[in-house]
Amino acid sequence: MPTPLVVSELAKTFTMHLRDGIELPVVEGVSFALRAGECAVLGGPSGAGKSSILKVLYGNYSVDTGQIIVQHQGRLVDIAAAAPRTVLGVRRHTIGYVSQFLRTLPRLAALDIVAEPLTARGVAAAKARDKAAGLLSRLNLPEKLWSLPPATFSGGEQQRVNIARGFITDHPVLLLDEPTASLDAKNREVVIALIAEKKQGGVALLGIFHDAGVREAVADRIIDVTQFAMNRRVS
Ligand SMILES: Nc1ncnc2c1ncn2[C@@H]1O[C@H](COP(=O)(O)OP(=O)(O)OP(=O)(O)O)[C@@H](O)[C@H]1O
Repeated sequence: MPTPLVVSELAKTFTMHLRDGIELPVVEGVSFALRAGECAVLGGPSGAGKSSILKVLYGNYSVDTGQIIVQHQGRLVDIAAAAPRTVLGVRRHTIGYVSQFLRTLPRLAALDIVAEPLTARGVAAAKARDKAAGLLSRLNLPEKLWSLPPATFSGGEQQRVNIARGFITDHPVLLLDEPTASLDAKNREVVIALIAEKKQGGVALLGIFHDAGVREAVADRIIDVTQFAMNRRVS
């Protein structure tokens, strides 16, 4: 099976345009590959650059140098150099991302928010909603909430909607930015099981987990970001 994601010699500097263009180098020389069916975890202290790396891989941030090569619909795409339209295609079909917080359109019902990534890929609405209902029920979201917009949900309820939305598709690469941060023990176990199923299905996962128990349960290996962190070197 081809390697789904190869990151090579990536460097990222933030430029603070509102602060006289001050430059904040965050990481450099970031190189690793993700294999199908593994869950690699980004490790290292706060501020080392873990979230920045995930966001760069998802095409949220530009890079200074380096390549992010992904197997996308039978061809190789370099996300670091791809046009925005290509990045959107990669997000729809190849790289999924579960952020810590739910950001979505207001007034949409939770069930539809979860089903939307599938309908966007052409799955029939009824089938997508069935799968969404299955995930929400596994994640113990009370059924009476499914028809409501999540704006007023608790932090943990919103996060479960977010997780269901991120896990509903079969993207071959899945990025997880602290998906269990606001969850109770029972739902953390559900997420651990969902991650194990993704691995079994050949998905390549890359995550950040501050919870040591979750990290130990899901990680096949730790990629220590300290080795790439620029702020560690200059301080
Ligand atoms: N959008 C941004 N603009 C400017 N600086 C940023 C931006 N995002 C992150 N940084 C800086 O980059 C550095 C790395 O931040 P990042 O969030 O990637 O670290 P992290 O390892 O994920 O930390 P944590 O474990 O605390 O979440 C920090 O010094 C942070 O201030």
